[in-house]
Amino acid sequence: MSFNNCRCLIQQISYKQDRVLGLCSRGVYVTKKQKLSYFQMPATRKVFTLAMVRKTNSLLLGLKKKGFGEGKWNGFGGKVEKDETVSEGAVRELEEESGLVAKCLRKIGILEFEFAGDPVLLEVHVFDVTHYEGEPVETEEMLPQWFPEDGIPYDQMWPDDILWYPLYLKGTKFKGYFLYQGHDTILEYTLTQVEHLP
Ligand SMILES: Nc1[nH]c(=O)nc2c1ncn2[C@H]1C[C@H](O)[C@@H](COP(=O)(O)OP(=O)(O)OP(=O)(O)O)O1
Repeated sequence: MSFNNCRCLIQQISYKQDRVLGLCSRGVYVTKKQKLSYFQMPATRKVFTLAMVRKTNSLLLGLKKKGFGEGKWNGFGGKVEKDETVSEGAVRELEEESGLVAKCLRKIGILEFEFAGDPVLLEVHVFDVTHYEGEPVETEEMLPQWFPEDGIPYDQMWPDDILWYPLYLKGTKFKGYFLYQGHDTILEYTLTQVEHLP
């Protein structure tokens, strides 16, 4: 049995008799006594960037060669370091993973990801990059390739991508939350268009 904090307890908890135990959708058990403190305890949050590079009717994706999301086509990004802003992290990660130097970044979305049974919440800041210098090069982490906007390989990507890419491609800002079971199944999600992003 694991004891952990979970943000979805309010909807998901169910009790067996008095002193037992709820199982939330992330597979986290709690006792009734612990419920309140869990509500007050946020999951550990890690901030990531995701730079989406595009030119007329085409989108640059990278095939992740190792690590988290290996084997999937994705935008370029990674963890924001302690000594940098989110935008600085986005520029650094894009250059490390593709060789491109972003000249202009526009934040277009914020996505949160949770994985059932894992207390870490990923906060991913998504940027649109239309001005950059350099040519895409294969790096240790990524193999870049241009795709036409009507030929995006969604079946080899994170399952959430097919949901929010259409908003991104038409220039609409968005916020989303996705709860995953493993890396291939979305248990629940919300996705909303927004006027402004922080
Ligand atoms: N469900 C999801 N859908 C999506 O489109 N992108 C996701 C995603 N979950 C994570 N990402 C992105 C965010 C980020 O750009 C990337 C994961 O970053 P990485 O693990 O590659 O970070 P780092 O390169 O900093 O890690 P290390 O090199 O292992 O320290 O995948």
